[in-house]
Amino acid sequence: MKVCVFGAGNMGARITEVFLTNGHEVTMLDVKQEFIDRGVKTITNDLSFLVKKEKMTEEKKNELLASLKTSLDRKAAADADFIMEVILERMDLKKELLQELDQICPAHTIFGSNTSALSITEMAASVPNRADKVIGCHFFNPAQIMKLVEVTRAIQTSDETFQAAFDLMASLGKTPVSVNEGPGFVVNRILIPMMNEAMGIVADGIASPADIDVAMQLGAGMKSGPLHTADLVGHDVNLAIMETLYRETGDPKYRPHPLMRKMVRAGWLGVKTGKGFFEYDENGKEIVK
Ligand SMILES: NC(=O)c1ccc[n+]([C@@H]2O[C@H](COP(=O)([O-])OP(=O)(O)OC[C@H]3O[C@@H](n4cnc5c(N)ncnc54)[C@H](O)[C@@H]3O)[C@@H](O)[C@H]2O)c1
Repeated sequence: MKVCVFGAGNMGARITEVFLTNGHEVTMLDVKQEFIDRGVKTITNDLSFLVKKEKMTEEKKNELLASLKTSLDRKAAADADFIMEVILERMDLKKELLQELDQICPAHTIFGSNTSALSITEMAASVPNRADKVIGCHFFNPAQIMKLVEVTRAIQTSDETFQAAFDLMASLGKTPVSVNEGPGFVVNRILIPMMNEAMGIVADGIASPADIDVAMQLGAGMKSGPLHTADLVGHDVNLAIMETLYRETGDPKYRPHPLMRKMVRAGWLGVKTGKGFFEYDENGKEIVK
């Protein structure tokens, strides 16, 4: 299948990698060459790691990397069967991209969005001629490892589109779950407010970030503590999700904690900027002090 992934960031590079390693013809696009180069570097590092662990041969790695196409030109999607939209968590940018792709792509192309919390129905309504072919395919971070994909229907999504997307996600070795649209879908409606609460506990001086994470790992059986996970996701993304939950429901329980907003303003976004609740080196490894 010909797949175009828009966005070579934190998620887009890894989603590209998932399609690539499962035999699809993939083009990864972004708005600047430096962002594409960073995405290719991420994929190269991941595949090199698999070679080191003897889970992939050097030849296979080189073959996959040679077959990966990249582009800055949206017209590269002119023969795509499946689009994955993995750009910034902003409805205006997502709609603008989908509307232009609607003019470029063939009639059969399905538009999948990796949005964390935004309305798939609103995105579908922005491309009225293919509203039935718009669907949420919400991968989790890191996408090459995490098994879950929330396959989320807009109100306009056809059964054919849903089934095609669901089967495609399963063919990638993922475990898709069927979700009807609602702000934050399933996981983020539970997970992100929990991270928000953890930030409130830091701000109230009740426990340190490290102790909160240990407490939730050992006390609530979590694999990764809420603040390490929040650093991994990125606080700009966390804030965008909390704002969507708050705006869509009007429920004060979803109010973003002021500490989250302050950290975003400081550029302390987590792993991707080297500093969040914890500190990280340029390879994203935590610097333990
Ligand atoms: N970070 C996470 O853990 C996570 C998990 C699941 C879903 N998501 C969602 O995935 C999407 C991307 O998040 P991310 O964390 O990868 O963000 P990111 O900031 O790491 O990457 C976004 C990329 O999109 C590019 N971009 C912006 N506008 C573009 C356009 N018009 N065309 C092509 N590329 C464009 C940016 O240059 C950037 O490289 C968001 O919708 C986010 O909510 C994020």
